[in-house]
Amino acid sequence: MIYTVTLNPSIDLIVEVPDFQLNHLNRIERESKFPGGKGINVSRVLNTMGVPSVALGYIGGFTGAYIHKALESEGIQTDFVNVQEDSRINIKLKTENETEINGQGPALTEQNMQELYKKLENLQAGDILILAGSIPPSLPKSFYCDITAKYRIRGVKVVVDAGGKVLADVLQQKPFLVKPNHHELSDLFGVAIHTMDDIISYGKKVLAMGAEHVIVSMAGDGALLFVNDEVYKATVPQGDVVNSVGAGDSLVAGFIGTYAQKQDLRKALQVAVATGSATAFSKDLASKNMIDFLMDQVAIKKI
Ligand SMILES: Nc1ncnc2c1ncn2[C@@H]1O[C@H](COP(=O)(O)OP(=O)(O)O)[C@@H](O)[C@H]1O
Ligand SMILES: O=P(O)(O)OC[C@H]1O[C@](O)(COP(=O)(O)O)[C@@H](O)[C@@H]1O
Repeated sequence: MIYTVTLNPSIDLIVEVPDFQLNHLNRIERESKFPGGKGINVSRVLNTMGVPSVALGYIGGFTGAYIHKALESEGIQTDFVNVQEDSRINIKLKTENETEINGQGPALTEQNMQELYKKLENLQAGDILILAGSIPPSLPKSFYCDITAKYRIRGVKVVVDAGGKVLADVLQQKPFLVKPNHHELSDLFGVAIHTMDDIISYGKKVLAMGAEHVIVSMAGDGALLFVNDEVYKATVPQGDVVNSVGAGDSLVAGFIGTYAQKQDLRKALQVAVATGSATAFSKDLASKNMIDFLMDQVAIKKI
């Protein structure tokens, strides 16, 4: 089974204000809301692909109830820990650019932490565990590291999608996959990365630091997969970007959903990029039709 963990779920409120003016009254032209948070997005896209998963994490209050109901109505299995405070609302402001304002989320207690640990005890060898998104300030920064260390030795494949120090630390615990985007790759090494050669050389370093597989996603420039001594490059489909929120999560879902079914890394990378782009070209996350339509536009080359 695939399990996703979202420590800090959200309602993603997407507001379109084409002529946004700071320090003025602005009125929204169009708005939409979706259940969000990285692990939840992965579970939603897996579900679209017909791959079952269980969504774990913390939800609370009226916002948490919305998230829960939305997932259940899509037929996604959930096993959340309920907390006192409301789950956060993350604002995605669309002007001519995209600006994101993500909330802090509810404060979590030691007891909440133990409750999630207890649910994770259900995992068995052969399962895949996806830890995705930021760690709330009330939890220890070592949360992903601790869980990765514990479950990897139990034969669980652990995927970590996080940036900064969390990513740097977790690599020592040999996760199955990490997926920094090119900005997170720059942050990890504290350098400005400009060229494809730079990305390849720093991607290889991430692999050498402990990850079994590394995907560096590069938005409109596609993605690179690093495994053993091999590097694969995926081209990206052309299209109009409608809403890139969740594109990275969709890429992770496309990769893991395909890998779990076929154990074919090239195919998994091809589906991953088609799925990321299908989300970027859609209002909500990727649909099955859009993924299938874009597949032929993604070519995989060993470099
Ligand atoms: N402008 C774009 N055009 C086409 N595909 C895109 C675009 N932006 C994102 N994608 C797709 O989504 C994937 C992940 O995007 P990226 O922005 O790198 O991730 P993240 O959301 O984690 O920052 C890309 O590899 C690509 O497949
Ligand atoms: O946990 P974080 O880092 O605050 O991120 C949460 C946000 O990330 C998202 O999962 C989108 O992530 P990506 O665009 O990187 O795929 C949103 O749904 C959510 O609002």
